[in-house]
Amino acid sequence: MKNPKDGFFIGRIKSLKYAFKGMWILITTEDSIKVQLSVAFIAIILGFLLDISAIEWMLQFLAIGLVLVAEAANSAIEEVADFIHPEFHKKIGKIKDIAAGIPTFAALTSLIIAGIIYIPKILVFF
Ligand SMILES: Nc1ncnc2c1ncn2[C@@H]1O[C@H](COP(=O)(O)OP(=O)(O)OP(=O)(O)O)[C@@H](O)[C@H]1O
Repeated sequence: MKNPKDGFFIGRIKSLKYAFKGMWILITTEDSIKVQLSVAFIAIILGFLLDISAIEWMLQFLAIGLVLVAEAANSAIEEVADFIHPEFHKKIGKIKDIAAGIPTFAALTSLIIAGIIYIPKILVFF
């Protein structure tokens, strides 16, 4: 929560501190983020091995960022849902299902990007 005594710069620096704290929480506690980071690591290794172009690197990093952002949004929504209603409720189930759709859209988009980048490069070996 904002402290009205903080000036603009102190306020911005504090927000940045909380944002990095959020990233740290996601990386250390969320299994889905850990899985996606591992996939991103493999994609980066593959990028070096198959010598992808600058444009392909940019698209790959955009795809990685998109999936991580989507997973983070999903985790935040799940946290709020569990906090406001920890017990079973049809509406919470629907909210969580919709939230799960966010990273699924991102993952499918990333899969298409990965396919366009890597399938032609892999087919060369056959
Ligand atoms: N409180 C609840 N009430 C009704 N249905 C729920 C509730 N909690 C979870 N569900 C149902 O179970 C599914 C999985 O929920 P959960 O919170 O385990 O998400 P998850 O995607 O498995 O979690 P994570 O992202 O941490 O792996 C939801 O999409 C929803 O359909």
